Order: sequence, then structure tokens, then C-alpha cells
Amino acid sequence: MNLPVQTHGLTKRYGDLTAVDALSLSVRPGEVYGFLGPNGAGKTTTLRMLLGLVRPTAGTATLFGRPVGAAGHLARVGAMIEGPSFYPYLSGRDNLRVLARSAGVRADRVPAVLAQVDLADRAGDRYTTYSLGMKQRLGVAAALLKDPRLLILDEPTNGLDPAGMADMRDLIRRLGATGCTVLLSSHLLGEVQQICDRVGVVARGRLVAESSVAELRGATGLRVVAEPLDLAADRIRTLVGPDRVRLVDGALDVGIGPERAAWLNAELVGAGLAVSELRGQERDLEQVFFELTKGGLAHAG
Ligand SMILES: Nc1ncnc2c1ncn2[C@@H]1O[C@H](COP(=O)(O)OP(=O)(O)OP(=O)(O)O)[C@@H](O)[C@H]1O
Repeated sequence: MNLPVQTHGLTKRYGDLTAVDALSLSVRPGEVYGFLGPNGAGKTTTLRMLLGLVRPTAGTATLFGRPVGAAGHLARVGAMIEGPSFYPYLSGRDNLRVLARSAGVRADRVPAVLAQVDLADRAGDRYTTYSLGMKQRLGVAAALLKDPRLLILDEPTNGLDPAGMADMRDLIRRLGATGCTVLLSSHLLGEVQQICDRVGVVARGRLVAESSVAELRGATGLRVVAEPLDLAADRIRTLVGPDRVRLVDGALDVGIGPERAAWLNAELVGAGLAVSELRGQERDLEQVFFELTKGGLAHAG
């Protein structure tokens, strides 16, 4: 199958600095893929290599099976990288008309993409009067002119206020729901967590994880609160082994899978203990990313 994006050993060196280090990632059809990493991790360089704007030092990249640089490799690929540039004194609509003409796109795409990004009402206003969020959405509109099957967005929520971020998230979700594959980069864990199907985590140019958000988080055990707690701890140690029980903040962390929750509950109740809480524990995603990237991820606003 020709995946929307596939890279093998993609590498970019600038002198002694390896900005992107043997990156192998794959983006599947129809998914919203979050490319997540701290500032300077190599996200923009990677996206620029996918678009043929930066030449890789080593490795390969294909979009829908076409090697970067081959004829038609950007057919039906839309991109917004490092802030869109528009004519400040033209309206949003006229800016898009100029771009449509130079890209050989039919003029009737302009009202269609303006509606898609919720800018139809303000389309006649000059670009300079737009809020940052509107400017970013106009950038997405420009990327949509080609009616892309793959949309590549570099930090689409960067610099936006919370309302602007929410609008951008809605827009990306809507685009994802239409079947368009979206690859977006972000240094904001919260953003990626809310809108992406899968994430690739990059740190110092290397892909350190690639999976669904749920898989990354994983389930690590059960949290149990019961009265009396010390008797519950003794009972559980006997049942599952002493190494698997830890007392944390007035609760017991038990290192067994959530599928054994009902069994454990029955055992504790059968032993005359009052169980007030028993639930599966998920790892804290912040912690997961901190460990993967050794710090440096920012919080969502
Ligand atoms: N043209 C260049 N020449 C030299 N070094 C570069 C060049 N472009 C990028 N770099 C370096 O490569 C590394 C990765 O940069 P890149 O912009 O890809 O990271 P990023 O993850 O997109 O971060 P940010 O979110 O800050 O843009 C950085 O150390 C950067 O300084």
C-alpha cells in the first residue's frame, strides 16, 4: 500500500549537527498524525524534507509512494510551513485568488476553502485586519486550494490564544473527518493528545516513539483504596506477591492488569474489607513524554 507518508532512515546533517537522525516514520491514510517534540527536535527540517525544500543527507521519503522530488510528488499535497506569507493590503479572498491563479487551481475553489476554514464572513477584509488565528486559518485555506489528500501543517497552533487554538483544533478535526490525511507538528502535548489519532515523538532528531496516544499511555496497574488499608495491603501482598504492592498517598498501587480488577475486588470484599475505590491506572502522559524526550515539552495553553 502506498502510504501518505513514509520515510526510511531520513537524515539531515548541518555540519556537525545532526538535525534529523535516521528517521523512519509512516503516516496512514485518513489519520491525523501528530509529530511531537520539543523546540529544535528536527520537526520543521523533517517536514521541509518531505516537501522537497531541504535535501536529505541520507535516507528516503515518499508521499503516496512517490519519492520526494519525482514528478507529481506534491500532487494533492497541501502544506503550511513556518507561517504563510500573504499580501497585507489584499483581502483574504483576493490573496487566495492570486495563489489559485499561480497554482493553476480553478477559481471556484476559493469560496469553497474560505467556507471550510470559517472565513467566508471576513473574506473581503484586508489581511492586515485579521487576528493571528484568522491568518493561520487563511494559511490552511491556501493549503486546501489543491483539494489535497494530504495536508502538512507545521505548528498550526503556534502563538494562538486559547480561542484561536480551539478553532484550529476544530478545523483540523473536521478536515480529518472528511478523509484528508493530516500530518501536523507541535511541541504542545495537549494539542496533539486532543486531535491526533497517532503520534510520532521526536527528540534530538530521533523518533523515540510512534503509536496511538492510548498505547503510549498504556495501563500500568490498579489503584485500590480499602479500609483498613494495612490489612488490605497484607491481603493483596499475599494474593499477588509483595513486590507488586506499593503504598502511595493513602492508596495502594497494585501491579496487575485491569482485567483482574473484579477478581481482586471479590477477594478483598470476601476478606471483610471495605473497598471504596478500585480502578485502572494510566500513566501520566506528561511523564511519558518527559521520559521519552528527557524534558523540554511545553504545556498546552
Ligand atoms: N539551515 C540550517 N542550518 C543549520 N542548522 C539548522 C538549519 N535548520 C535547522 N537547523 C538546526 O537543526 C535543528 C532542528 O531544527 P528544526 O527547526 O527542524 O527543529 P524543530 O523541531 O522544528 O524546532 P522548532 O519547533 O523550534 O522549529 C536545530 O538545532 C536547528 O538549529
